[in-house]
Amino acid sequence: MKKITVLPGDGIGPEITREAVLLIEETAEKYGNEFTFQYEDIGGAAVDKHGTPLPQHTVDACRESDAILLGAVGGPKWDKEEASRRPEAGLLGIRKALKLFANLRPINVYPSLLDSSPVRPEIVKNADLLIIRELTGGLYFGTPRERRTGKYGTEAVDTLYYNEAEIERILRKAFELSRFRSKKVTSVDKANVLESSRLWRETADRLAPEYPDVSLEHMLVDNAAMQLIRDPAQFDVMVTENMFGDILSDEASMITGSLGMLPSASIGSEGPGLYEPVHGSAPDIAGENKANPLAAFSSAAMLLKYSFNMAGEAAAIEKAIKTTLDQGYRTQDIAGKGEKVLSTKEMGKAVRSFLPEHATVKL
Ligand SMILES: NC(=O)C1=CN([C@@H]2O[C@H](COP(=O)(O)OP(=O)(O)OC[C@H]3O[C@@H](n4cnc5c(N)ncnc54)[C@H](O)[C@@H]3O)[C@@H](O)[C@H]2O)C=CC1
Ligand SMILES: CC(C)CC(=O)C(=O)O
Ligand SMILES: [Mg+2]
Repeated sequence: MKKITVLPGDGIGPEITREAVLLIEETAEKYGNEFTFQYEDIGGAAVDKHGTPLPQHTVDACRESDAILLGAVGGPKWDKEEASRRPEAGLLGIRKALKLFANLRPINVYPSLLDSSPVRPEIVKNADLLIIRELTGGLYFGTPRERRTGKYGTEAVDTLYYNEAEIERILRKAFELSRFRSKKVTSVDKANVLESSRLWRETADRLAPEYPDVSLEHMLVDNAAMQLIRDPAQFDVMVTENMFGDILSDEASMITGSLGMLPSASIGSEGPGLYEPVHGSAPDIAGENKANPLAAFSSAAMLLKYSFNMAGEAAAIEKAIKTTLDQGYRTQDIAGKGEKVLSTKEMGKAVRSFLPEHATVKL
């Protein structure tokens, strides 16, 4: 039996993971699979219960599972905690502990949501890209990373560090995955300013001849931020370092209509993958049964596909999401003027009801 560790986390995390688990259970019943779910604490919830955002028990449970489903962490309640006790440290910690260096963030546009995007429909309609974000290096992990007293009083330092091996493995992942898509890789950096970006660019150029069927282009991150809105359809695979990928993917979510639509898969070379929406804990709507659960649902689909090789079941979930949207069901973040707004739970129920009878890979 496949074991899934569920880390609901904080804010809307528990609300959306609850619906995602119900959806996975429904696919299990419908298509004849068996899963067990083990719940563990992470983030602010873990700080409150155990005094740390990432208890050892949570790490052990994740290591012993076949896949991990995470909600989100963080919230104003813990914003004054010292760095090591912040909820976000729990998320960074589990990514590092499981060596999940590649974060895949697909940007899929559902035709019935073309009008939900703040970008014009004719610009977003052909967009279909995969952002590959390096996840265990860069500014979020480099040391020193601290507050200290210096010559000018209090100062703070973060370090943007990458070694060649870290850059090479994420770039190889991008080249390899692009072979399942349009064989075009855009590597995003800030090589006009940053030394780490120059190493990144040189590494990409060194590897490119090993992938002669894939075209490689370089783009500076400030331009990339603009091009994503001007003409998102020009991109296929975009690969970039940790912080650039974090920021660009939230921006890219607007192509789909809402941050509540974007799923992600975090994978390493071995061991379980971790699947989570791109969004955070949304404290402004937490506890109100308002959150869009679709990012969590697509993350669940990625879990079934990548960790359990269940491409048919994953396609069934994606098809159910599409049908739900085609039928006009909307949560508040994607609803147009006058459209009926569903709660998180109602949206979950609708998607479950539209699961096709048979799980096949054809969408
Ligand atoms: N992976 C994670 O666990 C992440 C955690 N965070 C944490 O989340 C907390 C809040 O951060 P914010 O900057 O507000 O980012 P956020 O992503 O939580 O929310 C940004 C905006 O998007 C909306 N939103 C997000 N997800 C939604 C959904 N599923 N349905 C409808 N609307 C949705 C929110 O209501 C809010 O207006 C912070 O503590 C932050 O550190 C932020 C990003 C990622
Ligand atoms: C909360 C941060 C640790 C990460 C983040 O914003 C993300 O992974 O998208
Ligand atoms: Mg983010």
